[in-house]
Amino acid sequence: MTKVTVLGAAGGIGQPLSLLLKMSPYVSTLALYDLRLAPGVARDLSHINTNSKCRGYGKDELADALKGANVVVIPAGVPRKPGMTRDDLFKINAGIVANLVSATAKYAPSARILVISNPVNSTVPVACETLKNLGQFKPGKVMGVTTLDVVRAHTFLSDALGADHYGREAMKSHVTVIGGHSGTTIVPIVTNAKVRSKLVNKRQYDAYIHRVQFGGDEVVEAKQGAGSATLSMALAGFQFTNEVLRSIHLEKRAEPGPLPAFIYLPGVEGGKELQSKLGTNIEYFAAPVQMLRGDVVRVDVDWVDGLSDEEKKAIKICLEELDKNVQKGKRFVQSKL
Ligand SMILES: NC(=O)C1=CN([C@@H]2O[C@H](COP(=O)(O)OP(=O)(O)OC[C@H]3O[C@@H](n4cnc5c(N)ncnc54)[C@H](O)[C@@H]3O)[C@@H](O)[C@H]2O)C=CC1
Ligand SMILES: O=C([O-])CC(=O)C(=O)O
Repeated sequence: MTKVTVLGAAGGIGQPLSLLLKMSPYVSTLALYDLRLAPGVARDLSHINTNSKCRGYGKDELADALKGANVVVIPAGVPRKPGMTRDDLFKINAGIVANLVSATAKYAPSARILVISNPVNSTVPVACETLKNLGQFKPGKVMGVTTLDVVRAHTFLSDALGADHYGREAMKSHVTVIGGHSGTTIVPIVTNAKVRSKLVNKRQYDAYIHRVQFGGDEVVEAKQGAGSATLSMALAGFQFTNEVLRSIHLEKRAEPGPLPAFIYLPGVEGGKELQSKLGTNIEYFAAPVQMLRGDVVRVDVDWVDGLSDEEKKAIKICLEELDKNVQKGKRFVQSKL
């Protein structure tokens, strides 16, 4: 029996993500919580004839939504409008994430917590530091969801190379994304040197990297003030959540290569080695992770050895910005003490 709770379930991401989760064979109970509309969304989904039971919870029913949850996914919070950075969302979303994570610690203390709310580079430190203060921090159970960067990296690489010859499916084993989840902190790593050489000149390579780093802006601009990526994010959020669920059910990943997650490095095996290989003491970072029973148990470090000079340079730029984002999240929690 596996219960998944979505916090922010009636939003632009929450609704399609909940639909996809209703289709997952790994879910037996799907609990949808939001400040508005969650019971309606849940009633709608509950008519779908898959095995899971779906129930909605209103504003004052957070405890019931969380009780017994094995996985809690958090897309609650405000999205960007044109002209805004993800960091501009911090003021509102940091408080939302801190409150929802505190409630999760109380009512579902062994749940894995998957943070989608932006800015992920700061909201994950907010989540972890909040749990530390409560004496309830289990590092392998808190994951920032950066899968949309991976989805974009595959799609845009395929676009850049010509999908006819280099199919989208094949891209899954050739590129991953590490670092953080905003602008230059997003660092695509083309792990296959042969594929990297197909990006014929520096201009084409730079254009590809830039498109992955600023892919979110493309959607924000195109939606003209009505929000940011929701449908592609729901797919990405589902892919990551289903990976956690697959691991809980002791099933192996079906796709090539492990997915990255934005995690607290010192808390997992390989974390300190990764810090040392990258020459940094940054505590929070996204990299491919290994899971066991739904918890992150190890972060991959092998990819560091094959980095190109351009990728090393991009990581240096990433770390400078990421450190500021991480410190901001930590300061927010410390200032509440
Ligand atoms: N990690 C990633 O790759 C991505 C993250 N995002 C982020 O996801 C978040 C949500 O985006 P959308 O779904 O488009 O926004 P939305 O505004 O459509 O939905 C957010 C939902 O959260 C709910 N909510 C707000 N405060 C809440 C609280 N305290 N408890 C429960 N529910 C609450 C709202 O009522 C709303 O239904 C944003 O912060 C956005 O920036 C968006 C795309 C990609
Ligand atoms: O761009 C945004 O604000 C939403 C997001 O994180 C993304 O689409 O990657």
